[in-house]
This record gives sequence, C-alpha cells and structure tokens, in this order.
Amino acid sequence: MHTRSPSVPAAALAGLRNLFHPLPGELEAAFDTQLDAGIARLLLVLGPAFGLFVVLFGAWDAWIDTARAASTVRIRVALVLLGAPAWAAGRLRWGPGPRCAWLYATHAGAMVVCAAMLPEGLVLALPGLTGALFLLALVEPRPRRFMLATLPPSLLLALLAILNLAPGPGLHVLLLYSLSWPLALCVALATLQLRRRAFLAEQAVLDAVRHDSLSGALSRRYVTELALHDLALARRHGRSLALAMLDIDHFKRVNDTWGHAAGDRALCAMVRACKENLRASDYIGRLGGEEFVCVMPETGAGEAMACAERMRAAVAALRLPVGTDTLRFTVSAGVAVLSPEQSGWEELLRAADAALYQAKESGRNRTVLARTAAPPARAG
Ligand SMILES: Nc1nc2c(ncn2[C@@H]2O[C@H](COP(=O)(O)OP(=O)(O)OP(=O)(O)O)[C@@H](O)[C@H]2O)c(=O)[nH]1
Repeated sequence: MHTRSPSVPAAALAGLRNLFHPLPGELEAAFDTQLDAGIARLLLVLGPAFGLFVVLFGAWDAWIDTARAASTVRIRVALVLLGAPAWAAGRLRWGPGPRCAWLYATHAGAMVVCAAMLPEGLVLALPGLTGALFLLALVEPRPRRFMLATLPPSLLLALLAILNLAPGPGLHVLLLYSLSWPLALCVALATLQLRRRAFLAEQAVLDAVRHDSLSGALSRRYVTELALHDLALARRHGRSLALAMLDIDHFKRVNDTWGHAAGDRALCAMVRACKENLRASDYIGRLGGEEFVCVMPETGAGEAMACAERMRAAVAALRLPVGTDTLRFTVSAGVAVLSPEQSGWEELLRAADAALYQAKESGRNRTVLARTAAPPARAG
C-alpha cells in the first residue's frame, strides 16, 4: 500500500519535536538523570567560581565609578549570597536543573543590575554577559531549562537598557544581546545533540558488556555484579535468595547432530523459555558454554525449586524446526539457597554446581536442591 510522505512543514515540525525528545522514554529519562548528575557535580565547582567572578568584578565597578562601587559591590555580594544555596543544595531535594537556573538568574542578574548602575556599564559588561550565556549553553543544554534560566536576566537587561541608556547605546546593547541569545540557544541544541550521541554510544558499550551477544542472557561479569549486590542486601536484611544453575543436557551431541547453528538457536530458545518463567526481579546470566545461572532474590527453597522445575519443563517442551526435522533438548538444574553455611556468591555457585552435577548423574532432565552444608568444589 502506498503511504503518503509527510508534507514539508509536518516533517520540519517532527524534526523540531525530535530535537526536544529524540530518545525513547526510558532512555531519555536515563539521559536526563545523567545530565542532572553532571550538572550537580559542575555546580559544586562552577557555582563558587561564578560567584567569585561576579564579586571580583566589583573592582571593575570601582575603576569605572569609585563613588557607586560601594553600592554595586553590596548588590553583587547580596545577589551572589541569594544564589549560593544553588551551589550545593542536594540535601534540600532541590534538583540540579532548577538550581542551575536559580544560580544563573541571581549571578547574571547581579552583573546586569550593577552594570546598569554605572555609566555605559551595560555596553562595557556586554561581552561578560553574553559569555555567561554561552557557558550556560554548555552546562545546561536542554532548551527549556536554558530558556528558563536566561529569561529573567535577559528581560532585566532589556528593560534596563531601554530605561537607562541613551537610544544609541541602548539599541546597541539590545541588538547585540538579542543576536547572542539565539546563537547561544543553537550552541545549547548542538551540545545537547552531541551529548545524546555520546550517551547512546555509552549505552551501546554498556549493553555489550552486560549482555551475552548470542543468547541475550546477562554476561558473567554483570550477573556476578548484580548477584553480589542482591546477596549483600539479602544478608543485611535477613532475606532469602536462591540461585539455579542450568546446563543443557548432551549439548555436544546436539551440536554434533544438528550443527553449531542449531546449537546456537537452542541456547537462545532456552534463555527465552527461562525468562518467561522468571519474575521481573529475577535474572539469568550465562556463565559460559551451555551453563547458565538464574538469580532469584527474595526466594526460598520451595519457590526456587518450583521455578527451576517450570524452566526445566518449558525447555523440554520446546520444538525447534531444523530443516525437515525437529530439535528437542532438555536441561538439568541445581538449586542452592542462601544459608549461614552458603552465604557467599562462590559458595552458592559451588553448592548449585554440585546439585547440578547430581542432577546429571541421576539421569539428566531434572532439578536437584543442594544440601545446605557447602560441599567441596567439583573437580574439573
Ligand atoms: N552451538 C554452541 N555450542 C557451544 C557454545 N558454547 C559451548 N558449546 C558447546 O557445548 C558443548 C558442551 O559439551 P560438554 O561440556 O561435553 O557437555 P554436554 O555435551 O552438554 O554434556 P552434559 O553437560 O554432561 O550433559 C561443547 O561441544 C561446546 O562446543 C555456543 O556458544 N554455541
């Protein structure tokens, strides 16, 4: 069916909307959180530096008009102190975005007000004020927040330029500032795009490190990282945690009979079947080869055995068409639960591995619960 391509204005509108929300919901939220964390760190350094800059600019006031410098310095100090909570107000539950806007509004506002009190001050201060705009565009590139932060000092500047300056210099200030502002907004948008791209690249690398590219299970490194965290939580709060180790039965035979590509498909199908039978808080990782581990936080022995059995049955029910034939395979599982004797990740893995070994020894395609006392490491 022929689909009509969007009209030029509609495409332009979509492109513009894309500029504001180009990432899918969850990713955009993660990107926002990352930007906010960066701004919070920057505010700790840039906040006092900006404050010091605004106050030290009082020396320039004295150079231009010694008589008014005492008043302007007082205004500078007062407005910098008013904005100072924004430097590090994390404890007040004041988000980095509003803090950045408040910091800019008060500090740039101090520059504007003091410059307006000096003869030709706004003209002379213009480079500093536009410089601050571009610096903000790099620190807070989100357009809405950029506009929110720059609006109060910009309106103040426009008002004071109209009221205080002769028509010639006033127009000069207004013109230059209103040319700089959209330019700074463009810098903000370009910065935002670059940072979004960097964020996406970082996510792709993280994803590659955290997942097994073939089966879609978590990587050994990441599953260990998550499990160590969940284990520490379980031990601290006296909660249960279980893990199930799963291994495909006679996988070498599967590969030899059906080919390596069919073996790969079996691995993927097995992981999918297991995921369908795990809770959202559980996760499965590939330890290596055809060996997988499922971590089940807040799960006792009974529930873990039931879950492992469900996964085993789901795998046994799989039918993979290979040419004109159908590939069927099974898994064996060993389950271990957190206990005083098995409280470490390595101990739990050892216990589950010993139970898995028992499942294999007693005929395969079955689930065995580990004895509570940690058994010795399996040889080989
Ligand atoms: N297709 C495929 N095969 C793999 C992969 N990783 C490991 N294998 C194969 O998995 C097989 C594991 O064989 P074994 O360790 O002897 O175990 P098994 O044949 O499953 O026997 P039991 O575990 O005792 O039931 C080997 O033939 C490996 O080549 C993979 O990513 N894809």
